[in-house]
Amino acid sequence: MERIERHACFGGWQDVYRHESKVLGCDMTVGVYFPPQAEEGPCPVLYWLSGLTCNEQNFITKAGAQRYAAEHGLILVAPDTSPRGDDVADDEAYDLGKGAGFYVNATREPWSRHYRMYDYIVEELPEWVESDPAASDRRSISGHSMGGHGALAIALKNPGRYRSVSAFSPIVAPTQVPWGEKAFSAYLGDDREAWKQYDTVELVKNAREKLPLLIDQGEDDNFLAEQLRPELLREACDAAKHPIELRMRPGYDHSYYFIASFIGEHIAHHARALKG
Ligand SMILES: N[C@@H](CCC(=O)N[C@@H](CSC=O)C(=O)NCC(=O)O)C(=O)O
Repeated sequence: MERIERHACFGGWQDVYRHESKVLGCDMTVGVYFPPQAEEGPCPVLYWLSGLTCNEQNFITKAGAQRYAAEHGLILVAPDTSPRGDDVADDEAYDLGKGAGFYVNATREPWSRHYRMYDYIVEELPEWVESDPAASDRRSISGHSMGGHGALAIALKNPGRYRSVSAFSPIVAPTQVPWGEKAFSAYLGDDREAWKQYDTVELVKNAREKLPLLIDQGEDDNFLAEQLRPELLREACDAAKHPIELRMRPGYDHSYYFIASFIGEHIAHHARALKG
């Protein structure tokens, strides 16, 4: 493990680390924000999953989350979105391969060798983070777009593991929209039944734990009608009596300007769950 960046930030530290991932078979970069409270004892952790084309830098440089993490005493962990390296399979398109891991365990060649982002996020990354005495094992998870899909699906698939979950502009039904259909065909093959294990709308139907879903969605988001389709999740939650707060935000698009506008509310939501 190597620290490759350190910046003083709101009384704490914004670091970037490179660590070896055995699950992914490559080195991974991860942004970790330590609030000032981490000097005094273990702090709870909010995991952030970014979207297509992102690495660990997008969230730490654009969301402005550190101010709120410092206020509430939360560690923020923002990993890269896919395995990386010269021997890692890729595609020319922005929505497949590097930068587009979709938080699943791929089962098809050439992807299955490295693309195991589900296991990395659920198991290996927290194990690595929690080996630091500054971090406690109280966890929450959030994300944006592809990362919003990852956060919601991972929380629903792992009852008891996360104290809270939220998302910005998530892909709620990857089995029904072009981004998800393309990625899941490549990573998981043609059996659509196998795709459902990673689809939030499907998972909510039989969720054992009714962890409330907090979602913000911009109404002027170019991807809203074709790729995101939050109405499908609202309908599924209503049918399953699963608690959801879906806040449609007039005028906001898909960008980090939107995330920066409401990240403080999400961090306050997670802080309540993590400290309660
Ligand atoms: N065609 C676009 C798509 C890339 C894009 O909008 N990426 C979003 C996430 S989309 C869903 O996962 C993003 O977060 N981009 C990074 C950023 O810093 O804004 C393109 O290639 O530009």
